[in-house]
Amino acid sequence: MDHAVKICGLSTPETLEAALQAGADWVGFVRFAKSPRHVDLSLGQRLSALAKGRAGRVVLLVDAEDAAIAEAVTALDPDLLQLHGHETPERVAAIRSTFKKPVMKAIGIAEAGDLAALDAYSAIADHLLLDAKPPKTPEALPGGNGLPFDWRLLTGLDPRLSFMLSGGLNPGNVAEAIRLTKARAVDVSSGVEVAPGVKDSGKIEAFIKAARAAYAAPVS
Ligand SMILES: O=C(O)c1ccccc1N[C@@H]1O[C@H](COP(=O)(O)O)[C@@H](O)[C@H]1O
Repeated sequence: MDHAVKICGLSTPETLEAALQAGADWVGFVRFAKSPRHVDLSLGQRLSALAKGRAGRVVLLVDAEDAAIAEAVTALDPDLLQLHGHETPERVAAIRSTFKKPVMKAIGIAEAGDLAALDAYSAIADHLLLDAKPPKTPEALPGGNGLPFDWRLLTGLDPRLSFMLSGGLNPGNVAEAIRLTKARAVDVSSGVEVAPGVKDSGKIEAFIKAARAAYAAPVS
């Protein structure tokens, strides 16, 4: 995951191709019906096949039952499962063992106390994703809300802890986010869109370019 860039919520061949051409390390496909980025199995399968061998393919799931995970795994053949709901450490372990796929667990951060969850998940999940905790409004999604959290909360973390950062990142703030948090990897969805669920190829390219430049810069 070192210096990796993930573009999530891709739902057209054109924007997927833009992400791949710009050098995305990971591309994400959302399997969550309430999201404007949700892809049905047939579209997900097509997009995932286009990305095979060119970037890691991530399927994002939210509190999914085994049957829903099974159909997504069969159709999309992902390289990584992103669990973005309230999955307990036991559930994460069970999904990992049942589906024989690496798992990235999203942990919502809003205050220092939320970092306690890192201990419980770091021994079980293959990767950790630190995302903004969703606002407590009825329309908020479990993620993909385009809202950042206070990155200063992460400055005391053990520098050996590897995590992917998300939540409100965009081409204009990703360099500062990397510099401040020392995140080994970054993930974006809303920040490369022109409307919810509508990705923009230019913004995708700009995001990847900005993240690459930040990772190439000397550490301060
Ligand atoms: O993108 C979605 O629609 C989504 C739905 C449900 C859970 C997570 C979702 N996306 C993930 O949320 C974070 C932050 O996204 P944003 O850049 O703030 O829009 C990111 O990890 C996405 O993968």
